[in-house]
Amino acid sequence: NSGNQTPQAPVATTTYKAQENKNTLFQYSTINALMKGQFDGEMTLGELNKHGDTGLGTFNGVDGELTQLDGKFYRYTYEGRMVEVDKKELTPFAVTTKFQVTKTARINPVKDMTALNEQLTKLIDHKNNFYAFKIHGTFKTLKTRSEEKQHKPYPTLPEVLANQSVFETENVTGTLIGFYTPNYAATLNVPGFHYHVISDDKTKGGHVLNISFDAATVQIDEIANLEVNLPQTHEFHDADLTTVDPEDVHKVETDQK
Ligand SMILES: C[C@H](O)[C@](C)(O)C(=O)O
Ligand SMILES: [Zn+2]
Repeated sequence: NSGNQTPQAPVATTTYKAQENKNTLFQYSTINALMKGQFDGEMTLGELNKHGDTGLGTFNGVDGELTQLDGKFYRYTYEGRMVEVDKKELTPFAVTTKFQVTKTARINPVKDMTALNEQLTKLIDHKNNFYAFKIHGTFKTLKTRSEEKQHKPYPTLPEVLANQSVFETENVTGTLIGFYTPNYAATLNVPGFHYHVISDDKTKGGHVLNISFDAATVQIDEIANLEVNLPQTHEFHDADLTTVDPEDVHKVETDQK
């Protein structure tokens, strides 16, 4: 060694665990925008379908409840009819994921949604991740809602849902689709749990207000990536999305007896 060689620069030895969880929650627009009456989106269901096969949301004008199962879209109407919808339809707010089971678990009999949320919370390994759930079973009781198509000038979501239609049925066999959003993301998506449901015979469903069932198996999809596609409408650009109280979101998303 001639002694005049420059010392080797230290080679970076830092290695970090590659992002193993590629599961992504894709959403169009935000819950705050929907709460403020942003009811016209520009995303077609066909486009949404590229980002996921399992999801929920609504349609432009808040024209009923959107449930996506196995890559197909269904509307549960204000009148309580379930219809498959064309992928050209538009959504102002929807959430979807390419459902990947990261864990399955048996859950005990559930007497109401609070009990369901408690059981699923125990199955959440990382409270700051997002999760999607699928439960196929026979629901002893099922309480769901839908809402009527709105026309401009749009009211706010709470004003629409003050006149929601509510349906109570029993012994419904179908699939419950749920998402869990950490509270820190409450301006983007419904904080905590949000469920829509569709019966196997595609006649019943909607946004779940309450539910009970005997033991069931839940498929869990732990999600470590979030993609938010922001509407590029001038209404969205101009909206003030900072004045929504998460408590008001909670009120419209749950069963206010
Ligand atoms: C309005 C609809 O019920 C939606 C978007 O699923 C929700 O706000 O829960
Ligand atoms: Zn909903």
